[in-house]
Amino acid sequence: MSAPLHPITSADLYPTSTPDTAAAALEAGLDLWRDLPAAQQPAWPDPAELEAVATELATVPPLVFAGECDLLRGQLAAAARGEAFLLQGGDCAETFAEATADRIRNKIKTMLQMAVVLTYGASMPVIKLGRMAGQYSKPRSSTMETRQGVTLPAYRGDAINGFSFDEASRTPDPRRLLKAYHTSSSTLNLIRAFTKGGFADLRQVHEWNRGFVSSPANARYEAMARDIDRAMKFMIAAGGDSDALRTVDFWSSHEGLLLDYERALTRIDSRTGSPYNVSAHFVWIGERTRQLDGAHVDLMSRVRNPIGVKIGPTTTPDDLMRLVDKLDPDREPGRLTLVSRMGAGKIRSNLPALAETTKKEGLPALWICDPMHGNTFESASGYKTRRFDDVMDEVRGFFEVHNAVGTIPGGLHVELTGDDVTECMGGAEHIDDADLAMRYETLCDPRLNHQQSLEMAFLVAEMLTGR
Ligand SMILES: O=C[C@H](O)[C@H](O)COP(=O)(O)O
Ligand SMILES: C=C(OP(=O)(O)O)C(=O)O
Ligand SMILES: [Mn+2]
Repeated sequence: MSAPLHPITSADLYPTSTPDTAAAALEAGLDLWRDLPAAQQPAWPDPAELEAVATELATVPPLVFAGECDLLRGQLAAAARGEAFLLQGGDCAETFAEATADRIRNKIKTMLQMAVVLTYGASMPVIKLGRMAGQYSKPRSSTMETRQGVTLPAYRGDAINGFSFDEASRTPDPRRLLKAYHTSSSTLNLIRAFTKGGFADLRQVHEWNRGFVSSPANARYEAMARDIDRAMKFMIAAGGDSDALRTVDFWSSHEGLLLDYERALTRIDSRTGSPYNVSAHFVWIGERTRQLDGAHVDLMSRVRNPIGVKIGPTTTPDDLMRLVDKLDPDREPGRLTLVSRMGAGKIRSNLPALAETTKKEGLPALWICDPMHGNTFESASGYKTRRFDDVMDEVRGFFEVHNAVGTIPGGLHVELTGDDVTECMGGAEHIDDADLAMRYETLCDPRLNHQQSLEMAFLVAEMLTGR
């Protein structure tokens, strides 16, 4: 499972470099977004303070090495060919307060468990990509929020303002961008420690299940872990390479929303002379900010990282092609991930024409499914929630459409947590509206809890087997 999908060679890490003059032109292009319409940016009260913070952020060390982004691009290209499967998951909105060892460990354990279930169940390498270490800003439907006659700016994520409903906390504060950088840094450091330092060793496959409440999915996992244990012991006894089990690659991603932050963390790579967004391995453009002539598409079109774009139910084949032309003009394998987020009721009617288009055009794009954002509703008791059955129905529709069209259902994009929260309804624990109040902790969208996440992995492993 930890065998590299794409063995590292020095040609990967040191591709041909760009001459200095070309690099200067590339750098100048990184500010053209400033003259374009930028949706969903906070109303920072003091532009001078924002500028001072952006200047400071432009000098801080990168969070990732550009060469790692190239390696991930190679792995995503394999997923687009059907040789691997992408699992992208984490909170809707990370918070500074929850960047703790316990919370991060539980999320990593959950992702590792899901990956084992998918790898073992479907004999498929799984690329693990956290919505972690940078997912601190949110686009919102409404700019303002009103409670009991008081109207204040909506919460836009910890990188911008605080959740507590008072004027001081809701006023955007650019110093939060610095805290977002430092919290991303410490989170990524712990992720690297866990995944490279022995915790993610496949021989710990039982340990990852420890500390979670017992549930049908955990019991099923335990049985699978016993089989894996036996298979590993056999492999090692037969002289197999046990070092290959020791570490895993775990990549970071977030929505590239806050342009001042993303620009400050976009640097010219000294190896190649090309711009990379060094705040994460992978960044994506959201459904609300993918305007063809907008600032987000412009800035993200200029970075070399693998990038994603959300594809919602109103997207036409023509919109899709124009986005692809801007974001992946060279049709580079692994460069562009298309994240469909249609809703369970629309996936079977709206995805086929788009998948047909990528097939007809011979695009190397990776299609993955976000079964969360098209299935949100407000419960009778007033909680923003999603039904596990709707989420799974959308995933099923995603596989059906791709299997019918002959394109590859290449991955999942999920809002999840390793904790035992009650935010999404259904699943084997039958969480209902009355249960939501027990442990509803998200500050934005509802997440699958640990047990619902594992349950999803078992169901998707079955779909993958039939892919
Ligand atoms: O995570 C996605 C969006 O930020 C979120 O769904 C928007 O939620 P809202 O409609 O409550 O603003
Ligand atoms: C904002 C999000 O999704 P979308 O852009 O698809 O609405 C998200 O992924 O949290
Ligand atoms: Mn969300």
